[in-house]
Amino acid sequence: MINEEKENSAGNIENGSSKLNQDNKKFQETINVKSVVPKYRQELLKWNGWGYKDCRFEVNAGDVTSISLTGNRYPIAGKNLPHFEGWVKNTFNVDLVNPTLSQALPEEDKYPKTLLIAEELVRIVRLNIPYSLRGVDRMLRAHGQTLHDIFTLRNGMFERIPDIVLWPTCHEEVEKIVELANELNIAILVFGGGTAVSGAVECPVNERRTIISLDTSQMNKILWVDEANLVACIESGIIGQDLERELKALGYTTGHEPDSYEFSSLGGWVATRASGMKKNIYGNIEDLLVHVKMVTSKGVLEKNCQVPRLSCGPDFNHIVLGSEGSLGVITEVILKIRPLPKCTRYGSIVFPNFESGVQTMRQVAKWRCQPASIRLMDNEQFKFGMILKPDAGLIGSLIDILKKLYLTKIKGFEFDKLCVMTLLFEGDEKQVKEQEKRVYDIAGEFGGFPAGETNGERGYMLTFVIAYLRDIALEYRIVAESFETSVPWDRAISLCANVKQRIAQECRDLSIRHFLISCRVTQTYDAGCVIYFYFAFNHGDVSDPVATHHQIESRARDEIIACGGSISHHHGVGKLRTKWYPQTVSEVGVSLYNATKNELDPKIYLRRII
Ligand SMILES: Cc1cc2nc3c(=O)[nH]c(=O)nc-3n(C[C@H](O)[C@H](O)[C@H](O)COP(=O)(O)OP(=O)(O)OC[C@H]3O[C@@H](n4cnc5c(N)ncnc54)[C@H](O)[C@@H]3O)c2cc1C
Repeated sequence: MINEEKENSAGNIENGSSKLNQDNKKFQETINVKSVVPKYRQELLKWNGWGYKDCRFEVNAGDVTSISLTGNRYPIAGKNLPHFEGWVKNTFNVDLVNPTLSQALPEEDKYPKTLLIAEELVRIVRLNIPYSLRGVDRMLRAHGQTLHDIFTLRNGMFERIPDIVLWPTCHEEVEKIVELANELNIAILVFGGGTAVSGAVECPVNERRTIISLDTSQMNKILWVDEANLVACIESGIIGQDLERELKALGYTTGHEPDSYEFSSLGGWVATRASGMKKNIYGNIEDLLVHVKMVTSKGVLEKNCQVPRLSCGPDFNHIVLGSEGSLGVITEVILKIRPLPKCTRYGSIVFPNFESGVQTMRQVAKWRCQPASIRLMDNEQFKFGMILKPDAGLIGSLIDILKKLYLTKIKGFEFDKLCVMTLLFEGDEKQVKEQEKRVYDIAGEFGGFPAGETNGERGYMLTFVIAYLRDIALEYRIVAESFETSVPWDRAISLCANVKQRIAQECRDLSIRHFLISCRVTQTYDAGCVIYFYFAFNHGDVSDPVATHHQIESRARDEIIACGGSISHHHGVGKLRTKWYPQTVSEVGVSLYNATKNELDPKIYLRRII
């Protein structure tokens, strides 16, 4: 036998051969996934806001004005939230009366006309790929979820929207679209789940060429699951909740859970270098990604092997990761999968102040004992979480009062300073117990003490619900947006304080009196952490509230960078943050990016970062 090669009964060469034997792997067949989100998204999702149409906060006028979440998709749905009104009044000086409602969905003749010319349409139709020229379908793919996007949908119209929407169903159809676009000088914007908060999918106003919106949603099969190597090959248009549901039925998970995972797509995650809340166990998208196929104007970029690591650089996976649709269309991804955890448990810890919470996180990261997720809310967010508590009844209210008394009178915590950490543990029972012990012990050293499983679970549930609040805020003249950054540990606390101060100063300068700036630490690493800010204000008489919000956020980003923070940890650059791209990657970095762009996409069909 030469080179240790031996033939098996099926005639395949097992070892030392270039022919890969896959008989010993257990492959699941292709799964045709029926997505929760239909092809015409507006049938299920809001056309002018976040999430499901049947889920929205509404005001219930009565003896006590309260709000509640409609529908039955989230645990707090249908429950009265009686503390909301008082908090809104205190924080924003807003009464929940006389809402400013959104305009109705525009009639077909109100959308910008398509620039598609007859010859282009004929050629596109010949591709035999489903398409739409309807204004509503084009408009719904002209935006993501920024404040600017949603404000425009509610009150006006985008100046430029795609001229046609195409729904390819596989890699080969994407190749055909890109080839045709190349030939006819047509621009392509790739649309995944449309949850971007970076302006990435907006059409450049001055683009006079025809723009195709390439919607990946119908390209959502799980092509195979390889149980021997714990990887799965998946088409890029699949959305998170569909992927996790299908894998769960087989006993697996990717463990990738960004807060948008109900609606965001695999291709979008790769294109934006997304981060999931359970990254401590499963890794960020770049850690999960084993192999990726991207269709470029020059052909398909992919590696011709599927190995766990390769000493052959530069690593072209990292050309694809974070490319934000500017270099090509991601069509298929091989991701790592893991068996479902045997035990999942939530937890929470109360700290006397933000600093002690951050110190705890730092120690937890130092000793690498992070549970699947660990997050720290500042005092403003803690209070905000409280006002989202349903009516607890007499007994419940009494218990809440006793808890507050215990914290303030016995523990000596100041109600206006205390902070809460939420925790999510995963593993087997023994591992979870060990993790709990280590984390609670460390927290104890910094004055924190456990505050129960229910508070922890509620914290994670609220993450999904909070996204719905901006829509009701807009009805009452409050503009709101979140932004995030990553920062070394030793600068984390000062960055939070300085950004808050800077925003307060900017608001004062602009005579904005009623605003909220709040933050939480959402991820930990060996060398630093991630800070996520919420900033909202009552725009009262401000003539252009979106531009004003953008201006203040932009100054906050300058402050972040001055404090050693980054342009973005996971939201990406998009069009909103291009200003800081050169200083982030250096002049040489910009020219390297541009050279790559010119090489892979010489006629600049897809958008560019800078
Ligand atoms: C409420 C909310 C919570 C969020 N939470 C998180 C979070 O926890 N973690 C996180 O990382 N992000 C988060 N985000 C941001 C957003 O969800 C992510 O950036 C996500 O990865 C975008 O995926 P998508 O499918 O929606 O992409 P889209 O919005 O459709 O597109 C985003 C960018 O990716 C490009 N793109 C999409 N698909 C492809 C493809 N197949 N090939 C090439 N380019 C493509 C687009 O052209 C665009 O540039 C959140 C957003 C919201 C609104």
